[in-house]
Amino acid sequence: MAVYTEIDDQTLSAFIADYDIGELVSYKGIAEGVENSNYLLVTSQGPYILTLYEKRVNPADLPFFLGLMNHLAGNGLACPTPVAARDGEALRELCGRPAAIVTFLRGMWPRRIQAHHCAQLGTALARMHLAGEGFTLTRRNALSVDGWRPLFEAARPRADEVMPGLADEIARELDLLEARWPTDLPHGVIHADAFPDNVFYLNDQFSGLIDFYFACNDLLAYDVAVCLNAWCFEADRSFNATKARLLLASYRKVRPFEDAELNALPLLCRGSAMRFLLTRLYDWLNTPAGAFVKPKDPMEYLHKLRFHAAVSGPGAYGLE
Ligand SMILES: Nc1ncnc2c1ncn2[C@@H]1O[C@H](COP(=O)(O)OP(=O)(O)OP(=O)(O)O)[C@@H](O)[C@H]1O
Ligand SMILES: N[C@@H](CCO)C(=O)O
Repeated sequence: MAVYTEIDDQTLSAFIADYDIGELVSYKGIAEGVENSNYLLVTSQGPYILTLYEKRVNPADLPFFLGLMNHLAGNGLACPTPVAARDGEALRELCGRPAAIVTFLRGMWPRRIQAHHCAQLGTALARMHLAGEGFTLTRRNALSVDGWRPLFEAARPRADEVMPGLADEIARELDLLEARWPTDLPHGVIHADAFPDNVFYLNDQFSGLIDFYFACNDLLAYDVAVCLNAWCFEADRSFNATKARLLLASYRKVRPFEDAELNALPLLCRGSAMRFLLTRLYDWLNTPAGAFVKPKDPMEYLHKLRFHAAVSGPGAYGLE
């Protein structure tokens, strides 16, 4: 369960007294999520989410993340909004950690992904890309092509423990991705981790995006590639071209793709598969047995990478 920092009720009540959000009625730790400690707070005014930012979040990035949620919500995107305390600050400190309260978003993430979820995701992602325009803070994507080799080098000596030959296969792919990675496509603010557990639906209707803690400035089509990987493969590892077609078609109704973006999709999907393969591999090799959070399977992303490496063009994603 992802509650790394325990809070007692007196400390929490004192913390909340600095806000205009009513009095604490109850609170409980949220088991989901792996990066930060999250609490559901119920006050006399309703539910809120309290997040204590743990070690993997760089405190210097927090003004970007919180400012972005404000900017996106202000431009009509359904997402949590940081709540400022009476001193006007949303970013505060609790139990020695940076902490923020954000508004509660109704809905649930889809446990069984259906085609209509993908269609609605495409619309929401494109709206997010448009809503991000004009946001003045910037954050480099530390997990884009420049960040992959250091992660690989850290995992390389033990990569073959996961699968014989894995280190060589990643090395070959990485050479290719570094040589061919595009730089001249439309860019802007991307979510960069819009996996199903970060997208909420209420009565089968999209109700909002959460978890902007990987958001950054990068190629917009790369965000689409992340989603194709995270939403359009089935449990038997097959690619569902219908889901991909719906995701892409609804995205392109809101923010049309340039030809260059379309043509780059197989490479961007390959790169996004590499990103999650490497972060998962690193975690797999560095999470102590019996740890609190179970690491995610890196091999899932090796299979996705192989799929994209074998496609002959963007037509593989259900496009005409
Ligand atoms: N604003 C919100 N409204 C409602 N529920 C939320 C909100 N923010 C977070 N949650 C709940 O907390 C859970 C964990 O949140 P989140 O995904 O941000 O965790 P994390 O540890 O920061 O990230 P990660 O998913 O990268 O591990 C979500 O699955 C959801 O149940
Ligand atoms: N979405 C990531 C986890 C970190 O947010 C993964 O599935 O590997």
